[in-house]
Amino acid sequence: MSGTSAALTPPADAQTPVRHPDAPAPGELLGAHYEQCFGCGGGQPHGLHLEARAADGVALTAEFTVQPAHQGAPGLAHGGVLAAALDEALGSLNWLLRTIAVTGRLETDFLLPVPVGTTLHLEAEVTAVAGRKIYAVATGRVGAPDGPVAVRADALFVEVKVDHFVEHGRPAEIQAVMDDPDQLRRVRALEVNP
Ligand SMILES: CCCCCCCC/C=C\CCCCCCCC(=O)SCCNC(=O)CCNC(=O)[C@H](O)C(C)(C)COP(=O)(O)OP(=O)(O)OC[C@H]1O[C@@H](n2cnc3c(N)ncnc32)[C@H](O)[C@@H]1OP(=O)(O)O
Repeated sequence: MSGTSAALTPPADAQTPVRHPDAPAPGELLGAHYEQCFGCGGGQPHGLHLEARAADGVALTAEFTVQPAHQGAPGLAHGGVLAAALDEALGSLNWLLRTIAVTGRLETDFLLPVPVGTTLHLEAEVTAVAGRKIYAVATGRVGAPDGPVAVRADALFVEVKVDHFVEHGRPAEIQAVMDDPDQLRRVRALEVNP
């Protein structure tokens, strides 16, 4: 059973997404937006370490390999972890729009169980933009880029300013980012006018 709620259907006046002229070239590794991110950061031992690459258009591919720390049932990936992988792949589309956006809504279909050790091959694409609202879809295939679809998601991301994080994030982590030129450079690469 699958379907998309009305909240994820773009309005009639939605625009076709536009790849930012300074977006990473197709095939380029996008890198982590934050070292401590559970989805893409290298600094989280049990994180997903998702690696995303720009594709053509406003789309990307990404991979993550299910680790023992990601189990729900014995030997199988936790559904929330798989949703996190889809969320992270969708969030990485920010690099191609050069916009900072956060997940407003994420609807996930779990179609196949995903064993530990499996590499999930993800694809994510922006389908429409309406003001601050960014509509996107993602799929995760098991074993190979053309393997069977195990998970898929429809999502709405909402554009925010850097202030969103400064206002809501715990001060210690925000300050650590502000003190780290490398982290600030990553934020600037995401947003044209930070
Ligand atoms: C110097 C230090 C700097 C640090 C900088 C760090 C940079 C980091 C870089 C990159 C980060 C990327 C991270 C990616 C990680 C993967 C993605 C995630 O997991 S993100 C985390 C999970 N998501 C949240 O935590 C959002 C929590 N929610 C909110 O903050 C708000 O609800 C927010 C921003 C989503 C919307 O709040 P509003 O007050 O700004 O805007 P309103 O007016 O409510 O919504 C705007 C439009 O969107 C629709 N909308 C909002 N939420 C919706 C929903 N759930 N379903 C349907 N529509 C929704 C509304 O109906 C409205 O539409 P109409 O303009 O009226 O047509």
